[in-house]
Amino acid sequence: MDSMNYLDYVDPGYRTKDHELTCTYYLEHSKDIDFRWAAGAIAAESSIGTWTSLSTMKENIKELAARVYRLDKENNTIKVAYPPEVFEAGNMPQILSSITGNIYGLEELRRLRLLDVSFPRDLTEKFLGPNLGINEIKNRVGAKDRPLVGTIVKPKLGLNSEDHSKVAKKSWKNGLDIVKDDENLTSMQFNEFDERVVKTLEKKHLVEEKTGEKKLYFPNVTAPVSEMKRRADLVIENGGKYVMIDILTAGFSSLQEIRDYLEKKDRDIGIHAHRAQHAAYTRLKDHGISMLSIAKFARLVGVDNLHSGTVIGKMEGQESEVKRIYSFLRSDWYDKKTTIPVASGGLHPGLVPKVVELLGRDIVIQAGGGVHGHPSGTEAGSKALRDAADAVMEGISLNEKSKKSSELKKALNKWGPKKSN
Ligand SMILES: O=C(O)[C@H](O)COP(=O)(O)O
Ligand SMILES: [Mg+2]
Repeated sequence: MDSMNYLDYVDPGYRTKDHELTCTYYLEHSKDIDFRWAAGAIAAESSIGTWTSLSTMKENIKELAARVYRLDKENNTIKVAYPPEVFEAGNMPQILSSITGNIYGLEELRRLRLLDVSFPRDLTEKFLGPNLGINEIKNRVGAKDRPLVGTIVKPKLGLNSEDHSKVAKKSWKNGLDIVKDDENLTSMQFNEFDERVVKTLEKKHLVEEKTGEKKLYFPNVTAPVSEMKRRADLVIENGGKYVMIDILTAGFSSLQEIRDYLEKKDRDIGIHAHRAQHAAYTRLKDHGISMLSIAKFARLVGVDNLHSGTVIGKMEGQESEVKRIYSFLRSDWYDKKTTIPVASGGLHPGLVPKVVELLGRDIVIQAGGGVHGHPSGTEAGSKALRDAADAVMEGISLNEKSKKSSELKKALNKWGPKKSN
């Protein structure tokens, strides 16, 4: 009864409606396939269609078809509009199974990249979004106008819980706002989660008492979801105010579960999101899923901090793309709070002015090697990083600042304004 083929999903004159979700895709199709046909295949497979006509198709179902409403052959991009009925509100995995699902394996395509996605208001409503918002995060450490500064305890694996907590203490004591676990540090034989969290939070409270400053610790709770909840409980019981999750390896279902769990359990808790594995989706510019799209999924579900690129650190990241992600995370977006973008990976004190120039002040600057690789150790490295941030606030150069900061001077001598071993 149905004669719908891929071309029926292409309608360049179609005007999108406010309640539709729209996606921009980059695509390269196989040689023997027409661009329009390939575009239609994407709209079909990601909504109601398949490779052949169906005896079970009905007229009212055809109304649920996604439509390709723009075709730009020159730039190999298309725009697709989806009626909201094809999505389960509040179910991020289902949304991803549609717009980033089967279509990547279609034989008609050689490459496919989700460049951007635009959510209609209705579809955002069942997601909680971030709990804290940038202002609250900055207030928590009393950083009004300056970027937050933090460190990742290094070596990333190997320290025992006692040594980990001592490194954390030294970092906080010398001016850093944040200490976080690394992405692959969870509960290890040599450093068990519970012991680490108890000891490190104890040290945090000691430093807070001594300095009168508020500090943050992001323990990495990443694990199967029931264990993640237990770990989050332990953090809360010990006075912690944040958990860290590797959102892509843990998956959006677990992230949603944890976000909902914390909402009910304790409205004070923030989520720091590490994006380990993102480059498997984002790195090839003609394939995968853009980091901007991932940032939208993450903010919608509700992360407070998100690793979003540095432009100049150890990880690849094009300036224009990174800037777009930062500006999205800080923008007004329906009723959702903002997410603070985190610059992390290959940074050191010498790069702080450039990071701020590129990405602004409403950010977290994190350095692991750039703190614990300081020639005089963690204390000096922490102070050097904080001094570099303060220099930017004071409007003076790092060289000027280093006249009164031997720690910064040594950091600049080791790393200069560039990266080196
Ligand atoms: O997870 C991160 O962002 C990294 O641990 C950063 O480490 P680095 O500052 O030593 O590159
Ligand atoms: Mg890391």
